[in-house]
Amino acid sequence: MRLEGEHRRSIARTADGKGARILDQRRLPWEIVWTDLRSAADAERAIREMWTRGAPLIGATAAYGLAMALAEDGSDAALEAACHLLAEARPTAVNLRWALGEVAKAVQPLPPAMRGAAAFARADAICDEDVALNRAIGAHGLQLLRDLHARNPSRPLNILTHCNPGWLATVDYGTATAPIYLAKDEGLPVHVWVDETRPRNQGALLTAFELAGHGVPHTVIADNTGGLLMQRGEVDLVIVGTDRVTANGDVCNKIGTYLKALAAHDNGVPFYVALPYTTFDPATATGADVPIEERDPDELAFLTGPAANGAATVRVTASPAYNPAFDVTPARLVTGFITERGLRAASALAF
Ligand SMILES: CSC[C@@H](O)[C@@H](O)C(=O)COP(=O)(O)O
Repeated sequence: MRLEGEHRRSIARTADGKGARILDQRRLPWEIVWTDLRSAADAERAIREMWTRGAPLIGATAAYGLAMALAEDGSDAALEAACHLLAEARPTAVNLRWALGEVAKAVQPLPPAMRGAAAFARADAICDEDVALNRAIGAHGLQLLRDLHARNPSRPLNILTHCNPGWLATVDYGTATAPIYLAKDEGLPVHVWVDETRPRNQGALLTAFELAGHGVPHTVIADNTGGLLMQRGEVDLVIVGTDRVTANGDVCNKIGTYLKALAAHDNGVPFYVALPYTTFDPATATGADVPIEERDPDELAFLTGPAANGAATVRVTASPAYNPAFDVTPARLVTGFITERGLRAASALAF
């Protein structure tokens, strides 16, 4: 990602190698604040309170959290306790449990004294792999964007996205944004409709920030605007990321994704989901079996933004609120999946 003139990853080891440095996403786009995580408890809190977020990135953060725990105490008991703590931080994105499983597998055959270093090495490798996966997703998605643009070359390709499936949700490049960044880099004219993504506004705050940083033309829209734009022919395709795709191709993603898929289906707009194999959960049969995170209703009832003397928080409803954070888009509404291995139909999604 391009940030303050430098290419940086969303997560990296601290200079002393003993912790992980993350961007505090609660402060973006108003402030760029890097925070050091020094323990599994720090990592768990950063995930739970969404200082860091997005399916692949919370997996990477959890992997480093487990490494920090094992560097302190490499016993089986410590491994089990840290895995349990971190796995409970957020329930929906399967990458979190996948990453913990990968680190656990790497360290289990080793004596306790060697586990910390081995866990850090596996966490580093998870990050490197995530970058490579997203670049591959980008390359396959780019071909799709080229093909769609060729159908109507006289105007920019209009892409709608929801939530933040970008480098702030991954280690770098993003999943759904990777093809967009590559398209921009090769001069393909693209314009992105960015769903604001209430209640936490990951679209308006994070995706818009990223796209601006990469020079991608974009416009923030209210979550309810996409349907109208699709009826008017102003959306050429939808690309979203995902927190978990189940064995049958159902897609769990940020609340509101399902409504975009319904509108896309009704208007003949292609609806694509970008994911790496780390987000595929063949062990879960259908979307109905995925735990849907319910977050604090205050995320809906209050809004926070910059003010003269720091930040201001205002209440936006006087009524009780309900805040499920994800929904499930049935496989039948998905035109295709953009994976590191190429485009796939829901019926043929395998890694
Ligand atoms: C590669 S990102 C895919 C998803 O993780 C993203 O769209 C999303 O829903 C993130 O939700 P969040 O609650 O912000 O962690």
